[in-house]
Amino acid sequence: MHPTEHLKSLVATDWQAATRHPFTDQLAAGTLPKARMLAYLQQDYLFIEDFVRLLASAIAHAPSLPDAIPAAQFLGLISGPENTYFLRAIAALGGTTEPPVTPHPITAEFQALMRAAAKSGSYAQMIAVLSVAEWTYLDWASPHANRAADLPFWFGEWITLHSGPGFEGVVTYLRGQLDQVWPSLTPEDQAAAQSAFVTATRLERAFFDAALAGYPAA
Ligand SMILES: Cc1ncc(CN)c(N)n1
Repeated sequence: MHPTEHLKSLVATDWQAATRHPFTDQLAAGTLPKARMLAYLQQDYLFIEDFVRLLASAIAHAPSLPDAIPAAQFLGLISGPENTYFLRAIAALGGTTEPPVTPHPITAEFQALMRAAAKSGSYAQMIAVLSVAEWTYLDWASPHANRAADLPFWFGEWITLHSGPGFEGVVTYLRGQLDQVWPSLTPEDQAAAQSAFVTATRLERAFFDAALAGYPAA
């Protein structure tokens, strides 16, 4: 079994909950209230800022140029079409990105995880968090890909950005990077990367739970 398959098996319950979630079911059915989608995108735009920095850190720590190039190309996608999607969708749903919203506690926890991974100096920890973020999104979005064109763009493009051969290639690359470095890690490094993978999966589930509930005040 590949290390990434083993890691996924450790978090099976959270993985299933994060990738077959009522929030994304409603999104894909076009029934998610617009206010819920807007609040989610505004929180997710905070997530994306730290995600971009984490991805940049992984590029800086990649073992070789061929290992770094796919991540650099993906960074271009996030900074280009995905960033533009956020700005268009948030505006169309009646919101703004400036000033940024206050991070919900789950968003803040995710930001802290990404900042810790980016600063860790461990390529495996960085890739572990990035893998969970993209692999869970590929898993939830793929079954809905053929319905994306019929939805309002703020729903449909969010599915399209996270499905299809190009995005499958991103996930294959990220998993391949973690599988590749795993055998050379010390037991302590493996434990830290595993912990990052487990925490990231728990937070993906909690992020959708909070979005579905409309971010009620604690
Ligand atoms: C919380 C979260 N996780 C993952 C993704 C996929 N890029 C995202 N946009 N937001």
